[in-house]
Amino acid sequence: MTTFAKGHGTENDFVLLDDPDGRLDLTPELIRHLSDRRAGLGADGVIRVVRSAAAGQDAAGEWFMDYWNSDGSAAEMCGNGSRVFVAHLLRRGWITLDEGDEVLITTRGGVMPVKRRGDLFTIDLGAWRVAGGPAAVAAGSDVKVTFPGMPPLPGLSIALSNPHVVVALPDVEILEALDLTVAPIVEPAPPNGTNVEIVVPLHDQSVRSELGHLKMRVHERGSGETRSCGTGTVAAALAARAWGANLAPDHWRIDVLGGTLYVDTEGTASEGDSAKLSGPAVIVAEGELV
Ligand SMILES: N[C@@H](CCC[C@H](N)C(=O)O)C(=O)O
Repeated sequence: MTTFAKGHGTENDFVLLDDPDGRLDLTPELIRHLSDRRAGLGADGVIRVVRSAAAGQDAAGEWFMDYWNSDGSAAEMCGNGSRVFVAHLLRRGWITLDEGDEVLITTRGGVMPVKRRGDLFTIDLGAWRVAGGPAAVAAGSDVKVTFPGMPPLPGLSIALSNPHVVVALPDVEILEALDLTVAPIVEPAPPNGTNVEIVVPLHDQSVRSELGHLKMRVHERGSGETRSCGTGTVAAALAARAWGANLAPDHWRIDVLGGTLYVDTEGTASEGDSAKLSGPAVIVAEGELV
């Protein structure tokens, strides 16, 4: 019998499958079936909850977040999923986490620390870089992104543990009208595909503010448009920080369709060793697969 929980982080939703000892045969077919919003449980992704040692993973983090997109493809990392993963481990009693303490979790993108303060979880995603380096920061872009019915727009590629391309739009009306029912075309095509974030700055960019503010939509690799993408909000903040040069803040509020996330950055305009994502995690149901 496999038990599961259903949870979400700013409405980016997941099925969490309990598999502490690594016995589950998790196939792409099962992932697609569970993610199906009519024939299955419905989710943007599936997370197998397994001890790192049982999954043959780096044991520095006791638990491995085995993340899969709804189309059955594996991903290196999921920012929203990491908070829901830790909330689930706490609920199961598989870890304890005092206020302000951190737990290390293993992901395909590396071992990362997660802290909890009340209902808010913070993960440090670690090293990041503007994929095209200082030259891309200077140019403001390194790829072209085409949405249905629109001319190509400049995009900036951000390498976190997973790949992202960020596009800026001038106003919220254009953002809301954007057709994300099909994947945007990115040229040159990233070798492993990419998540695409589209942002509109909402803060005054003509002065240095303490807190940057973006509105964002996202088309996720392997899942289509979702109501939030945690790593995507971090990529969006890093791109906006690169575009804003010395007027850009290190701290960001990002409004997504499913709520609000916060990002704390550090480093140069093109690379750094830390990028922190903070937001809520909600477990809504538990059950067992039949
Ligand atoms: N929604 C996630 C990202 C999930 C993985 C992504 N679709 C990929 O393939 O890289 C998040 O909150 O970061």
